[in-house]
Amino acid sequence: MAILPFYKKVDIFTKQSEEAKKFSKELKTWLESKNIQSNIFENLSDLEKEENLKGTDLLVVVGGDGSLLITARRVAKFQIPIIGVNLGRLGFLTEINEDDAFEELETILSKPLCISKRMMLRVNLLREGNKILEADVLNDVVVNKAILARIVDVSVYVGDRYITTYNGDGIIVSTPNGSTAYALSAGGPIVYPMMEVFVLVPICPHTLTDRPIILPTLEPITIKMVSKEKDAWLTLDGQEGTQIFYGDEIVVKQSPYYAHIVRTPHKNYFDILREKLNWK
Ligand SMILES: NC(=O)c1ccc[n+]([C@@H]2O[C@H](COP(=O)([O-])OP(=O)(O)OC[C@H]3O[C@@H](n4cnc5c(N)ncnc54)[C@H](O)[C@@H]3O)[C@@H](O)[C@H]2O)c1
Ligand SMILES: Nc1ncnc2c1ncn2[C@@H]1O[C@H](COP(=O)(O)OP(=O)(O)OP(=O)(O)O)[C@@H](O)[C@H]1O
Repeated sequence: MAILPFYKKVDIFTKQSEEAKKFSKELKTWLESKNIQSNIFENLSDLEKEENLKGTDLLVVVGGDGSLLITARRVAKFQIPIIGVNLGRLGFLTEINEDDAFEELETILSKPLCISKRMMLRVNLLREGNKILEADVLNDVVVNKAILARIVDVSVYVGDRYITTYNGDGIIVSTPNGSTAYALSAGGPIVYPMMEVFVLVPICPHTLTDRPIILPTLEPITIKMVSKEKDAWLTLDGQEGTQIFYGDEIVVKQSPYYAHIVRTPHKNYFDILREKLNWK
């Protein structure tokens, strides 16, 4: 299978483990042998510089799902297509296995890229009317209590319409992409990743009739901290955490950016669900 001549630059972002770095070097050598220019990025700050990714046709993430999430958050604004080679554990999002990596990449680069555009969330944390934080995430925005806290109360609104006040361990706002992560563990539905909806999932709600809700992205979701509990946290993609306080408001909208995840021709979404979730 011949690699198409218009692929000129395929960069690599590697997890900082010896195994991933070694694999990344082998991948760079292989790409260069095919006349494709390649840089290895090890530091997150490298992904923030647009000049590093100038002309990049594809960014290969060598690591686990966490590395892919980190990369997606940083490069979404540059609309760079990304694909993961799994050197982590589950590898739900990093769908190429290490053993098949060269063969799979050769197949992918012998055709125009098949890209699955995944919606992202834009989250704003407001404190006394001031914006404390703004970020774009691919999986989820989570408000939860810390380990020793008993319960957290959050009131949730769609636009300016009040839904309810959840009392429990917290609340997740997930994208369809993130629906198979924390939201699934908390009893949420699997949502086909190309859909554009918000998935609102309470975590261990005290009111047993509080069930997950799927909402359109037309209006923002606002989560207000109404308990005086001090041990509550806002977590983005399970990776960036900020302590939150009574009166704080978390506003979640659809981000203007999408993650451009490249699909392998050999697996569809249901193959991944069966393989990774141990279905028959
Ligand atoms: N109880 C839980 O299930 C739980 C608790 C905290 C966070 N998380 C999830 O972990 C995510 C961050 O992942 P990480 O890899 O940086 O941390 P991690 O290594 O702690 O990941 C937790 C697990 O979730 C998997 N995962 C991540 N995104 C996924 C997705 N979209 N679909 C299916 N599985 C996915 C990872 O492979 C890993 O096995 C968060 O976005 C959150 O959804 C899950
Ligand atoms: N180059 C990097 N620089 C800084 N931090 C990184 C880098 N690559 C990965 N990380 C961090 O290391 C964490 C672990 O990596 P990753 O999730 O990819 O591996 P894993 O936990 O083995 O796999 P999985 O998430 O599939 O279980 C990531 O969540 C991310 O926070």
